[in-house]
Amino acid sequence: MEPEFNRIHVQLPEGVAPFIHITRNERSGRKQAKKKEEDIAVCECKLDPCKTELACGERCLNVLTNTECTPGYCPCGSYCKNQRFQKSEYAKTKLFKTEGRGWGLLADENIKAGMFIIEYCGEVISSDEAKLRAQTYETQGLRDAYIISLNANYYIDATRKGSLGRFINHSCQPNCETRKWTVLGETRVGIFATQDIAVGTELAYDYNFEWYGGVNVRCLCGAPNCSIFLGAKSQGFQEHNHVWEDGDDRYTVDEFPLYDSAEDEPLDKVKVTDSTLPETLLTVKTESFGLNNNGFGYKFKSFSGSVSGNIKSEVKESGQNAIIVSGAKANDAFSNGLGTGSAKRAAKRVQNRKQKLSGRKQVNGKRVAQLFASKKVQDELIKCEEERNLATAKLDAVYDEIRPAIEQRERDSLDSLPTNVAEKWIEASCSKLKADFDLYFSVVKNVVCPPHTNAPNPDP
Ligand SMILES: C[S@@+](CC[C@H](N)C(=O)[O-])C[C@H]1O[C@@H](n2cnc3c(N)ncnc32)[C@H](O)[C@@H]1O
Repeated sequence: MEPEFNRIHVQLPEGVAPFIHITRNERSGRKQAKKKEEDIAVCECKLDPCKTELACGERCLNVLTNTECTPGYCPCGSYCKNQRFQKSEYAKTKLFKTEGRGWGLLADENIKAGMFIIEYCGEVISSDEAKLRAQTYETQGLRDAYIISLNANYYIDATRKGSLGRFINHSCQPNCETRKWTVLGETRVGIFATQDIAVGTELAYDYNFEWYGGVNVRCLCGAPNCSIFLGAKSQGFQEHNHVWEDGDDRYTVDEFPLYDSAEDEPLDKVKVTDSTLPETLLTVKTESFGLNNNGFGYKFKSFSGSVSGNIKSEVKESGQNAIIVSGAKANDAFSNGLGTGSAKRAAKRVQNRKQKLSGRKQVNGKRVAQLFASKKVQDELIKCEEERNLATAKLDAVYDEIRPAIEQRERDSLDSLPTNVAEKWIEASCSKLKADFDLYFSVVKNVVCPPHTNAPNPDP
């Protein structure tokens, strides 16, 4: 039974559907794990009695690893500033009615970049329960989705019980972000400002990592770089809708039910096939589609290989001493659990990983080499091709080697992979990228500058 003080009464504006307001996650049937004393992270801060306001600031070892200090153990005692989740030290916010996006939350004071705004509280449930609930809510016709991923195996459902964090809407140009913190041994999710936010501004974060199963909800954030659907950049969304790179055979989407969150009914259905997908969607809204912009992030589940800005944001999400893959994992878990036909898709995904790794859709260097008359160019391209094959094989082997660690991480619902495992993967991926680049560069160089034109001038 959860303590009563966790449930507080807040005055909600008229018209807000009732829910139980809580300031701490609730876990039915699962007791909070009691931390062993030796596992408690104690920082090395020294309290300066003249500057108590600086106690456990941004250089505190615990703050640096997104871990809150434990009362009774922190050297700064009651002056410790690193217990914001525990003390519900939220920014002042206010509910307001948006145009077409239901209720939203706005800043009721000026908020500084980096500030903790509010915790996303709700019921912590297993992925099976999340799947069940998502389906039930959908059949009940609930328009708004409040389930977000906590880690590979658990979700936070703020539908029936939650904090005001449940009202923060999505934006493709957000001013906040979610970050995971470890609080007394438990992972909790907070919303943090990514920029200075003026009083009266709507708070919004990118639902990037959260794939809400069911119908696709049209995004009404109005940002110039809008992705058109909520969670459209997430891997879960892309796999659910079979949206991948150009030329991928999964590019065929059958029925694409659209749902405008301003309405209660699905709006229209778009028939999308093959590479018409981006154009068809472009007619729905202007600006670039951008589905794949993030999809090629450095994610273990994606294997597309490019090193993008995702590393930064994912490390930020947990701050632990390891490369974090929570986004990829969270999305996978959602697409494994909450979408329909997920088992089949999961099996296909494993197969596709392998196919991707083996370079199924790559330029065939040997064949391209035959298009060049020069023997020198042919040899160069064949050499590049061989090196790329070696790099591909190595990447494949590394994947087989690290798979147990990935699976264990999912079993134990860990947010991070050991650094050495991640490093191995990064190294193999970089070698593969380099080999790809060398081959393409060689082709382009020899097309643009054939050997007779780029040969050095003989000495006069
Ligand atoms: C976590 S709730 C946010 C609060 C919600 N607006 C409410 O009134 O309770 C997420 C839901 O809000 C709506 N929503 C959030 N951001 C949106 C956006 N950019 N465009 C359209 N609908 C949005 C969608 O219905 C989504 O499922």
